[in-house]
Amino acid sequence: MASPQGSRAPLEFGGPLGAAALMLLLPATMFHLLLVVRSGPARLLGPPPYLPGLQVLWSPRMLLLWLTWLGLQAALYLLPARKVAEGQELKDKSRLLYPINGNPIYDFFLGRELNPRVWSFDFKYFCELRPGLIGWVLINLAMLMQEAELRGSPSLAMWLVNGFQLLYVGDALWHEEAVLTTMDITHDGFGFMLAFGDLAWVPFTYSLQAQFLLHHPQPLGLPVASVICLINAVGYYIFRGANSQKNTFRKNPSDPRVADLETIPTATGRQLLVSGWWGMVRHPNYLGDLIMALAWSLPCGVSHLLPYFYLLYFTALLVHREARDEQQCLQKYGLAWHEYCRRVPYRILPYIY
Ligand SMILES: NC(=O)C1=CN([C@@H]2O[C@H](COP(=O)(O)OP(=O)(O)OC[C@H]3O[C@@H](n4cnc5c(N)ncnc54)[C@H](OP(=O)(O)O)[C@@H]3O)[C@@H](O)[C@H]2O)C=CC1
Ligand SMILES: CC(C)=CCC[C@@H](C)[C@H]1CC=C2C3=C(CC[C@@]21C)[C@@]1(C)CC[C@H](O)C(C)(C)[C@@H]1CC3
Repeated sequence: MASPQGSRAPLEFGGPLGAAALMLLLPATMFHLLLVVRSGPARLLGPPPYLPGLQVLWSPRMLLLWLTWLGLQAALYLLPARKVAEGQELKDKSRLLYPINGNPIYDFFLGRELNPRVWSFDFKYFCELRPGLIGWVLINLAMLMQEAELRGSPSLAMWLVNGFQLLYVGDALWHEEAVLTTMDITHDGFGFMLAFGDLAWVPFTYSLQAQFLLHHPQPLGLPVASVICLINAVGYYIFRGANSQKNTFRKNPSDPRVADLETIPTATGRQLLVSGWWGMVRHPNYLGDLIMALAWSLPCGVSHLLPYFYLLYFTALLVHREARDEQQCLQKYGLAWHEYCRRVPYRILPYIY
């Protein structure tokens, strides 16, 4: 967003250099992970065990399968029988125009079109949930079925990982409307980051634990499994509770479920919650999400670092995302946000960060 003096807003992700580096690093990282997870040593920090030839990597049949999957999801997305929810309005009812800063690499990475649509087909909204997230649980299911074929039945660890991540995706689809209040929909353009993130990064790296368990079976006793289920339940409780509380408040501050919460008025007319989940830390939903990320890795044991890649990546993503959101909220709310930070000093982890 341009500042009042008209000067260009500071570039995120390290500007063009950071964007270019990420566009090389992310596909390479995903490729490395998919090679290493199939190898015996499964060493996250080691070199990939081998580099497959082009004849292995290029498969017209797989391309056709992927395009068919995308087409199926697009057809289901266009089904007439669906609820239409309004997106977030901007403060003065209009839509800000982002200055095209004449920087192709950065624009290509972050995207400049906030709502890329062809007729009613919203590419960003479609990609955010459907092909990637549903693809993720389908890959998990394929791993579970392949383990059953290989070993007679799926391991308890594979059941846990499948169950936890099915809950997460099912929750996202059940609360589909809540996506409209996420940063991706309200602030980020649809560029390489979200297109690659939604369509490749989510299905193929988020299913890493299930892929790891297929190639590296892990023993898991019931007592430990019960503790891991409890950890995931706590994470989900915080994640869902915080997101629902904020979304309910944003939709209707007078809703009985949130009406008695303490708030801070802002110059925009919107209020900030300062009690309940959002009085504990400034991003309680991230805390719940990170606790679940830990629960997804634990069934893979502690013999390898690879299954914890998601937790490490996700921590970095949410810490960076939280910093971006802070900047946006500071611009939106000014002194009210300073007051919120004074009263709720921790960002994600109570008394730590
Ligand atoms: N699995 C994954 O890969 C990822 C998952 N996520 C998850 O997505 C969910 C959404 O996260 P994200 O999109 O980052 O945005 P959030 O849901 O955290 O929303 C941030 C916005 O909420 C509003 N807000 C912040 N504090 C308050 C407050 N005290 N009172 C009222 N409103 C407030 C502000 O917007 P405004 O005031 O304008 O309404 C702010 O910009 C999270 O649960 C996160 O864990 C996110 C990224 C990746
Ligand atoms: C490093 C890299 C490729 C970055 C791209 C990040 C994206 C993978 C994520 C950015 C925000 C996301 C959200 C979800 C999935 C991952 C991406 C796209 C999300 C749809 C997962 C399910 C949740 O319930 C959610 C709907 C809250 C969430 C929204 C943000």
